Amino acid sequence: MADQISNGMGNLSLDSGAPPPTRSYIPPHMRSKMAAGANGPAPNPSMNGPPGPPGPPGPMGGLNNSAWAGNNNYDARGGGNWPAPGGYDAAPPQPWGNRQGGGGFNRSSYRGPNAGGNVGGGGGGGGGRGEGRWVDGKHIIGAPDPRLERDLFGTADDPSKQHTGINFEKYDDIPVTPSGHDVPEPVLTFSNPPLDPHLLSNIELARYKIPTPVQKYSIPIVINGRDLMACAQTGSGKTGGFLFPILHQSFTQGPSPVPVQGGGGYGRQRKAYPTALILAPTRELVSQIYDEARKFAYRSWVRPCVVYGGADIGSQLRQIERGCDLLVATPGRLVDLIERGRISLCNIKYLVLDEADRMLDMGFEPQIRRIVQGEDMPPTGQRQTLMFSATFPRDIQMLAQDFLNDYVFLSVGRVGSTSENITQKVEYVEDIDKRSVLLDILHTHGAGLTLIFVETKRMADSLSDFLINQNFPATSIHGDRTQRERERALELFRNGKCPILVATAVAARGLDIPNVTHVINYDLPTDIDDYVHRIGRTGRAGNTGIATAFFNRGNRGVVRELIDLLKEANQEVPGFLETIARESSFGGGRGGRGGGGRGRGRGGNTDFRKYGGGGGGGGGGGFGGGFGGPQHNSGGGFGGGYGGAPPPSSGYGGGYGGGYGGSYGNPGGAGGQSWW
Ligand SMILES: Nc1ncnc2c1ncn2[C@@H]1O[C@H](COP(=O)(O)OP(=O)(O)OP(=O)(O)O)[C@@H](O)[C@H]1O
Repeated sequence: MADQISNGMGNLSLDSGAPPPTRSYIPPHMRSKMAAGANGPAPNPSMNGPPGPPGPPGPMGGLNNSAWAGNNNYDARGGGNWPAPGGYDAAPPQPWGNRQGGGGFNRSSYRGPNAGGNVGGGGGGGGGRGEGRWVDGKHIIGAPDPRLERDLFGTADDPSKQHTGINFEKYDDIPVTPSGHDVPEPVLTFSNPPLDPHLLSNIELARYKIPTPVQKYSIPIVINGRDLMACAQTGSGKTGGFLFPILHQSFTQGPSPVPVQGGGGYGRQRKAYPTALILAPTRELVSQIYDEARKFAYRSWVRPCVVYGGADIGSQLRQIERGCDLLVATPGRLVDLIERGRISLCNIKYLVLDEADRMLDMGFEPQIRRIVQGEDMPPTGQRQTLMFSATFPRDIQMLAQDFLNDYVFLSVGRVGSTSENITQKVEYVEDIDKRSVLLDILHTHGAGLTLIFVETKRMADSLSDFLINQNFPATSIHGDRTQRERERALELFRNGKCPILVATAVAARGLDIPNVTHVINYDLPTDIDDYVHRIGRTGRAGNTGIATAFFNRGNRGVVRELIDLLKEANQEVPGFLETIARESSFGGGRGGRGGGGRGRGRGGNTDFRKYGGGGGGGGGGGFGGGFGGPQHNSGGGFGGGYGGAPPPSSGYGGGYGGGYGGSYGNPGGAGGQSWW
């Protein structure tokens, strides 16, 4: 798959016809130089210098000409002179997000899930600093731990924490459309009632003043026992949207009893019985959710826990043994732990699929079905299932029904739209000119972090090497890098020591990195929903940001959806997009690389129950048929022209043509390969 896509990118056949204007201010001599460079061999991408001692945190931003350009001593490969103080070699090899340490767990606080006493009496340990307990039906709040508190919540001016931006209050103007019967009224403030006072004190420590729209609705919906499918703009607080009501319920109701049949396993083979399970597609995202869970569970009886592939399973097992009430996991590693008999899902009361559309797409669906339907998790109706994403194509909504019971659908903002906090620019750039245009942008860029998306791992390496050779402090993240390399790259990016990160889709979803001011789609994805998530790495929590996309005729598979998206978000639509859209409709369109879009269809991301079951049809000439009617239950699996009766007003994407559409490759679950 990787090769296919990679080749596809290198050999896009461009139609003849009058080319739309390229950026004329790039000197021709520079262009040819860059173009030649573009095809050269990639330097060795090894970035694994030995970890140095912790250095002082680098300044945020620092992206200006004087800091970057002309630093000829800079040599990342040799571990040399990065421009930022406390440079590359001195970068602290901190684990991301202080995951395992930070005082969150300690031996003395072990509260074995089989201690039994934590339900209705006896207490089962706990009570270390920063940790509470549940004793005799009462929530005993743990003692404050100032160090841990600072670790978790930062200080008011801490640049490593996301602060709300000037447009945060404008979230209140975003229309929210709930559907389903008897939708509970939203809450307007963080207050008691309905929220648990201890949760409120943690929310206050996080400096959250008012709930975001998705939180206003999700809190009462979940507290009232309903299932939820929530579609809300990137960066608008969906994580709190599921954590707050789950933790509220946990703080007021206490732990569930450990089942008798599962009660064995004293000694070393302890099995954990979490009550909340949060599944997310990438290691980085589960780590981030875990960090958020630790914040809001601070001083409570709830022990959050995180497991993901690519990391030492031994330390994860030890962590589970120390208490695992709220488990955040990638599907592959969770399956592994279930198989080892170390986790039982029979106590699950809350199941969350974050980035739910990704979790239910072709790559993850089998694992999710196995976890949710093939193990001991209580069935729908006996657990609450919550799904969150910024995008919810209707084909995935139909699939999702299997996991939901009488759910409320929540649509926050315009239909599947991007945030207006993000200024979107689309530039016509031929493949051969991309490097040159990128350099031009980077040279003129101001302060802040720049995230550059490419389609393949190979491209991520070669582009970051190229930038490094041009003296730009860049690094990369993709699925072929080790977990340690990925964590390190993100840390360097987050703390501003490497303010340019070249990433594959592995960084597209969910990541909440403060001060990302610019997202560049060097390669546009073949699925417009992926574009929505990628650009959503900027313009978060009411902050503003810029997203630039390089577009050429090789991207015409997404042209119509891109135009719609830009219009929805009140963005400028360049004339060449309209021209290419017209060309595509006359010429039948080619559906783009890898089979075009997902059949998102008009009205995708709204509650499909309102519009009937039709999915995106095969319009636009994508390969293969559209994903139509509700037969997903019968056929099982996708690919090969998934038929169904296309509705008359179906969408324009090409559906799941011929199996894997470009952007839906194998996400690489347990040991699997992926192209991102
Ligand atoms: N009520 C709130 N008040 C202030 N800040 C908030 C609030 N809720 C969330 N935030 C902050 O907003 C940022 C974005 O939140 P979050 O990561 O949950 O967004 P998201 O909707 O899940 O985004 P994505 O779609 O990219 O996953 C985070 O830094 C979070 O701390």
